[in-house]
Amino acid sequence: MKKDIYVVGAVIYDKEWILCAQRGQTKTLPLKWEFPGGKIEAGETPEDALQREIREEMKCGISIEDRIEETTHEYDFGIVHLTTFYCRLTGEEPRLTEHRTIKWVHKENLYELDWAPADIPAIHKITQ
Ligand SMILES: Nc1nc2c([nH]c(=O)n2[C@H]2C[C@H](O)[C@@H](COP(=O)(O)OP(=O)(O)OP(=O)(O)O)O2)c(=O)[nH]1
Repeated sequence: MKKDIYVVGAVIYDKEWILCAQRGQTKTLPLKWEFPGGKIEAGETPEDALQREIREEMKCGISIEDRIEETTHEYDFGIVHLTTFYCRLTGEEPRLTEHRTIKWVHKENLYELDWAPADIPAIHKITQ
């Protein structure tokens, strides 16, 4: 049986712009675009996990707003349950550490990126 992987993603926005992150070449889902975030650890709420992951990955703080979407996507390596939240930066500039690239993309142009498949329902919601 495939393992269930519980993941949170931060849709960090500033007006009409969304902060998008590209996975590294050597990771699972190489070079796919995703929302910064990661796996929820034992005992964490989704919000705790999101704050921790963003601090670890981009060295900045976020405030978490509404939940956008919860999706389940079956990959060859497991079943990802992805929950996304609208978030805002609290002041510090995001820094590039784990990702290949991070960039601000206008809402209207989100479909131009090659997203991790689990993210597509959230992209629909954000752009609708
Ligand atoms: N952070 C994040 N992960 C996503 C998204 N969409 C999606 O399918 N994923 C997948 C990729 C990973 O398999 C998993 C998140 O794991 P992670 O971010 O903690 O770990 P990782 O890159 O080190 O992953 P891995 O190499 O251990 O698989 O969820 C998304 O929008 N954001």
